[in-house]
Amino acid sequence: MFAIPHLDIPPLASAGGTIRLPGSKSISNRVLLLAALSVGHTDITDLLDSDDTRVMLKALAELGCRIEPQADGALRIHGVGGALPVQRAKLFLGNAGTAMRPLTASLALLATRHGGEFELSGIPRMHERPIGDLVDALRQLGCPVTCLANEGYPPLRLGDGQPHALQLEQPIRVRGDVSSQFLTALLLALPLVAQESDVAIEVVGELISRPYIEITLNLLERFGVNVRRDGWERFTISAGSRYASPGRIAVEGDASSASYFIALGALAPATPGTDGITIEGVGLSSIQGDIRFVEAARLMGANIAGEANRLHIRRGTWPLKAIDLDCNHIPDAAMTLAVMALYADGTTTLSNIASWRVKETDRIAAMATEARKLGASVEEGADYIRITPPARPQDWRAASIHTYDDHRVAMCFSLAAFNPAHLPVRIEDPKCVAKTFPDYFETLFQVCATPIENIPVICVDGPTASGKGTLSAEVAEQLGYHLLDSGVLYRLVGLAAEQAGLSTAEPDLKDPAHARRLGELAAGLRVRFEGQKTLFEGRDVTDDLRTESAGMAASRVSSVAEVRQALLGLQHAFRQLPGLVADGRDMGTVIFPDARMKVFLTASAEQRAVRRHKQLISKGIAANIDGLLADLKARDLRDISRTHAPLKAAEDALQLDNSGMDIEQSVQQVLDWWQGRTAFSGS
Ligand SMILES: Nc1ncnc2c1ncn2[C@@H]1O[C@H](COP(=O)(O)OP(=O)(O)OP(=O)(O)O)[C@@H](O)[C@H]1O
Ligand SMILES: Nc1ccn([C@@H]2O[C@H](COP(=O)(O)O)[C@@H](O)[C@H]2O)c(=O)n1
Repeated sequence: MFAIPHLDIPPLASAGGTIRLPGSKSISNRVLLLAALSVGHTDITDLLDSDDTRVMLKALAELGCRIEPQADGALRIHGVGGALPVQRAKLFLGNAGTAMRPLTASLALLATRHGGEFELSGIPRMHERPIGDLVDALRQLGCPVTCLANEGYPPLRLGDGQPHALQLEQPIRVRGDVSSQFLTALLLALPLVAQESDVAIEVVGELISRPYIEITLNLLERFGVNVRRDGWERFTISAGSRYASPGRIAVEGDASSASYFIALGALAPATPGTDGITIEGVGLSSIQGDIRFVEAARLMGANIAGEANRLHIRRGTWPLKAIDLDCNHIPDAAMTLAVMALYADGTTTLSNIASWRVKETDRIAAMATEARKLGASVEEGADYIRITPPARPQDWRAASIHTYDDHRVAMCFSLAAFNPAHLPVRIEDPKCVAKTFPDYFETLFQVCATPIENIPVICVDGPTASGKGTLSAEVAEQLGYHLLDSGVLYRLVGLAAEQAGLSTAEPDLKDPAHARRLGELAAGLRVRFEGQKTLFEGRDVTDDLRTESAGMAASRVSSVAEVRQALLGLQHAFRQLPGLVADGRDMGTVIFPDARMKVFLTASAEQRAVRRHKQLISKGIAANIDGLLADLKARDLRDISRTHAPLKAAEDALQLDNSGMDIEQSVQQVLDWWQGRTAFSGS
């Protein structure tokens, strides 16, 4: 996940490949609650691991439900069978509507029947999301429900610690025209108390987002509860209902998350050698309403083939066709249509989307504001949005997209990186995608391609112990870029030579046959990088490589042209989306001469010796400053004076002498320089 202030997505050109989606949020949180309320245990597979499911899991654990990860990856939920092991709790539910609403209903009923008391709260935005219609319905049932701040909004207190009789004889009336989640919450909760007689729910107003109710009904059935449905106005839960675990249940991939990749396949040319985008884990037999996004995407021109559990998407009509669509049936996925509209041949109108205004943010306002930043003309109304794309490529703007702590805004606007002006897009607070799709951007980058020159590289070259590695790692971390520590590759060649019994003594390196053998050794290095670790032939050699003798051996083998040539491809392969920070001696001069920014980092030899001394001592390695100073001067001299790719500043490098700076200041200087070179320097 990109837990950084902003992520700059370079202009993207094509897409292709297969992705497997994370589990559906709607199904995951419903299944978790149903499993917790059932008799027996349930093993759940393919559960979404995200902020919202973590919130639900934490709440269930605090309510006394036992949760055990299984060896096969399933999560075992031991159901409490409608009992109340914990009578009082304060639950924090973040911004997870799929936890807040169903838990409100279930806990209100259980607290009323058994004499419990619960407080449910969330982040400030959750306290602005209306829940009054559900509160009204629960009060009709005789549940003591108190809104602790503003009437009709969380935080809530459920129950008053005393048991009360529930009034189940009359149909419970609930509004269906603001959010279908209130009805879902009641449908999930009422089987807990429908023992003696049937319990009916009557929907007031036109029920919106019906497909979400279908998911609820489908899952209730899987957990042994049948609900009679009369149209979309009346639902009856039979007397004697009781949740029973299905034993094992798989969560299908999230259809709303699929929408970004369906749109991607529709608007991006297929990467040569691929056949467009294939999505696994969700398909045409999905029980999720957002699967109907497929129809909407087809209307806009997407070429989509589907199977039960898989979708295959290619660009069809281009530009996409503008549409005028009632999106009430796909409220979440419809946001993706708003971004597809930026690539359409006219004005697209998405209507009947009033519910967007009470989601994670006011989504109509958010989509309009951010689309305008890109150069689109947007009209918004109480329940619609109308988008006209920028008229010409030159009318597009490089925009820094504000994401309003809304995962869908972030994911939608990433697709603006396919703009015809080839401008990058900045996504602010990219970690907000953790709500439903923590690895969204990683997945996107896996299947997207762009000409190599579009992938930015920052080179950091300089003498040993100047702080290149430290600085590069921090800059890469803050930008979400990949990191190439090229010195490690030369250190590995030194180590591999030692293991193979090949001399790295300077006189031997002059022998052409010996040099060739070292080159072959370098070409066949079996190395893997796992986070901070370097694995050589399966063995963790991270610490072995950091010794001074490994550095000296590296310095010697690095003067061999065959070795340098052999490591070329490996280094180039690090240039991947969204960008690279490369640290070494010849990054800016030889390996990435087209790098967007080059820094030549220096510090006085004495300073560097002191730093290296501290570094070694802190790792428990004995060292002496005079010896280190002599070694680093010898290493620098060899690196500077060798024939092949000597250490020197590239002509266009920015010089940074950090002798008088601490690490933070050096990093900030480089980040400031970088910001000045991005398309967002005014942001
Ligand atoms: N600006 C700085 N101020 C003080 N100490 C620093 C600074 N930058 C780096 N250091 C410290 O100096 C030591 C050497 O830094 P680092 O290993 O990053 O250097 P390097 O240039 O990558 O060395 P090499 O080329 O040998 O790999 C580290 O302990 C690091 O914490
Ligand atoms: N691009 C590079 C990087 C390193 N070297 C040589 O490897 C030695 C070890 O590098 P460290 O950065 O890990 O200290 C270094 O002294 C260089 O001789 C290189 O040639 N080119």
